[in-house]
Amino acid sequence: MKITTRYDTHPADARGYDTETLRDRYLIDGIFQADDIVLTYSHVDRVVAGGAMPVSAPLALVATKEIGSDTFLERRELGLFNVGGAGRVTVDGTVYDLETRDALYVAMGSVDIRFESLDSANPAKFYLVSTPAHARFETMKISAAQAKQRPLGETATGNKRVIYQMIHPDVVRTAQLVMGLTVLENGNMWNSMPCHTHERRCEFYFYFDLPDSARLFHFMGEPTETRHIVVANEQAVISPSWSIHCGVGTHSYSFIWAMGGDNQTFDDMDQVSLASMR
Ligand SMILES: O=C(O)C(=O)C[C@H](O)C(=O)CO
Ligand SMILES: [Zn+2]
Repeated sequence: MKITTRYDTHPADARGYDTETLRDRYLIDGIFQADDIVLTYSHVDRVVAGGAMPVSAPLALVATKEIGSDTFLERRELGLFNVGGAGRVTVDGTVYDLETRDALYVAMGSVDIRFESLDSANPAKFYLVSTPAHARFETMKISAAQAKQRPLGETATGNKRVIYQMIHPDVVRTAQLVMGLTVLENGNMWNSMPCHTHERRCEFYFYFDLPDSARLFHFMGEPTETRHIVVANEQAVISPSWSIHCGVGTHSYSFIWAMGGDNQTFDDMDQVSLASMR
């Protein structure tokens, strides 16, 4: 298991970052590495994000010095989505089989967490996000069919998409973690536009279903100081609470969003008018 640390930034400092510094601070690459768990420990709301890709043998989630407790979920909760082939997650002996796009919420206090693929020729890829927790809720598997669905946008503005709220207060109780999947309709390229910030919560965007030859331009920064990061398939972007987060692809794509912070109120967004953006 590998874990690297990222620190938080002041918005005024981010204004001066060049391309490489922006990528170094906010882009998470190399999420899926065969037979390994690769994590980023971010000081943005202490979110840990990354991937587990078991191929030849099961992988166990273990605590590291960064986590600072005896087991990974002693004082944390975990949300995960399978974006690969059929997979299995075992939590303290209980088996959860996850098809692609199924999600699992794993409760604080769970000790023995193992990931495996059901077919090593088509391995599972588990995208993981963990936030601190101070109360234990129930571990639960959530399929896309169980999600609260929010169709949004229209083809004329290139942003027709469905938001699947999966780890969300209307579906499963959590201490702070909120996660879901947004799928763009074929031929639509814009996500989260018109855009917003939410000072009460950070957000992490993980982009997938993008062909290798395609790229996505993820916009970030203060609304009047926008910057962009060019993103490839299966990369993620850290969005601090002060930053907008939206993007446009050269091909349609899907993404998993995850939020941690002061509230779980999905619609508590500070909408940004296009006319005010710079
Ligand atoms: O397509 C969208 O719009 C989103 O998925 C928006 C995210 O869910 C979000 O930013 C929630 O705050
Ligand atoms: Zn948001």
